[in-house]
Amino acid sequence: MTKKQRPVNLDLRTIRQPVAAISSILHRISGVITLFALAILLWLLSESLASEQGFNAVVDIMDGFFVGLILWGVLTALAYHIVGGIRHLIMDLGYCEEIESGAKSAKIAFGVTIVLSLLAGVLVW
Ligand code: HEM
Repeated sequence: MTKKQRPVNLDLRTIRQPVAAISSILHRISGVITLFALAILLWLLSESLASEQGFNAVVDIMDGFFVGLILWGVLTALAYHIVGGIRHLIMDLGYCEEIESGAKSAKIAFGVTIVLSLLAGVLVW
């Protein structure tokens, strides 16, 4: 019996990922970002509703450029998670499951997210 000496490469950094795989990884990352961001945003909302001083403190926090940048990033992550989520649900219904259509829907999801991200930028600034 001959032992097969096939090359094995499990280093994800050196494997060229297909667009659908990148889309899937980004969907997971955007879900985790949304989860943490939601906790902070809910805390800010409750502070702003608690008292006038709390409201003014939150307005001061939100006025900062870097906070705006973070908020824009969070809105972009949320937009991607929703668009990617809808793509996942469409695939769960049995559509766009083939390699080519899956890659195409991943690219469409990226495109829609870029547009939503630009709109989020207009909203924040
Ligand atoms: C507060 C809002 C949300 C949070 C914090 C959140 C968070 C997450 C997280 C952490 C995951 C797990 C990702 C993984 O393990 O791959 C996930 C998966 C998922 N989310 Fe969300 N999500 C939110 C809203 C939404 C919305 C609005 C949609 C609808 C489009 C959606 C659709 C999905 C789908 C379909 C999956 C499963 C993806 C898969 O099968 O790999 N999510 N979400």
